[in-house]
Amino acid sequence: MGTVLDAANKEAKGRAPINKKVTVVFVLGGPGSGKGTQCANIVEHFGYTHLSAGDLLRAEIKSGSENGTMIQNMIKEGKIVPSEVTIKLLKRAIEENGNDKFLIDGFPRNEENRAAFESVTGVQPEFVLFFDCSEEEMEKRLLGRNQGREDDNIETIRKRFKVYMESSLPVIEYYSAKGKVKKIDATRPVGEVFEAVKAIFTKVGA
Ligand SMILES: Nc1ncnc2c1ncn2[C@@H]1O[C@H](COP(=O)(O)OP(=O)(O)OP(=O)(O)O)[C@@H](O)[C@H]1O
Ligand SMILES: Nc1ccn([C@H]2C[C@H](O)[C@@H](COP(=O)(O)O)O2)c(=O)n1
Ligand SMILES: [Mg+2]
Repeated sequence: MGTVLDAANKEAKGRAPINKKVTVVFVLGGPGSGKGTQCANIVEHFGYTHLSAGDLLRAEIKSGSENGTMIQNMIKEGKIVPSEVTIKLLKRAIEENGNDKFLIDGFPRNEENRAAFESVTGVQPEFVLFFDCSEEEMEKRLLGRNQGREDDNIETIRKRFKVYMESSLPVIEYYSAKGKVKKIDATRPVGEVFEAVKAIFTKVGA
């Protein structure tokens, strides 16, 4: 049987706080709701660094990492990669960057992502920007994206929508219950969505 000290050591091992003080905004919303598009605008106007969990995972596949094949298979199936992999990539990207303000796009995607990020890094989001968009509009956008993403086909898109409804929406509800969610109607044209985004960032002085 493990001692109290064993348990404390084990817990301490799992923790790896980020080595600087950071402001984090989680950017959430369904596949194709416009998270990446709006993050690019926020970076330009408000000086944040944009970290897309999906982009970091795709870069990991390309790098030939030992986890590459597993990540590739999971993305093709629209599944969510284990938190330890994604958090390691996010943490490294934050620590290697000179900025202290980060938009984390597409993360946390499920309850495991959320709880692990908070307990490993010790960071809580300043707020959660939630792009609310109809499935019909998201499907149209994804099928027209044309960026060569392996998961932008109708079969994978349907799986991604299912995972979003079942696993990601509960995370948004979790933060909503804490009063942290700023919801935006993302079905509108890009410029109109950004006006709403701008109003939020201006108001919070972020
Ligand atoms: N408000 C909008 N109106 C119409 N098209 C849009 C809008 N916002 C983004 N798009 C287009 O929709 C597609 C998906 O946008 P984007 O990549 O920003 O979404 P995302 O939420 O990051 O998706 P994913 O979760 O799959 O990464 C892109 O082709 C983009 O140009
Ligand atoms: N927290 C995350 C974010 C993304 N993924 C995987 C699974 C997604 O379908 C895929 C693409 O992400 P996107 O670029 O659409 O944000 O990446 C994950 O497993 N965990
Ligand atoms: Mg994206």
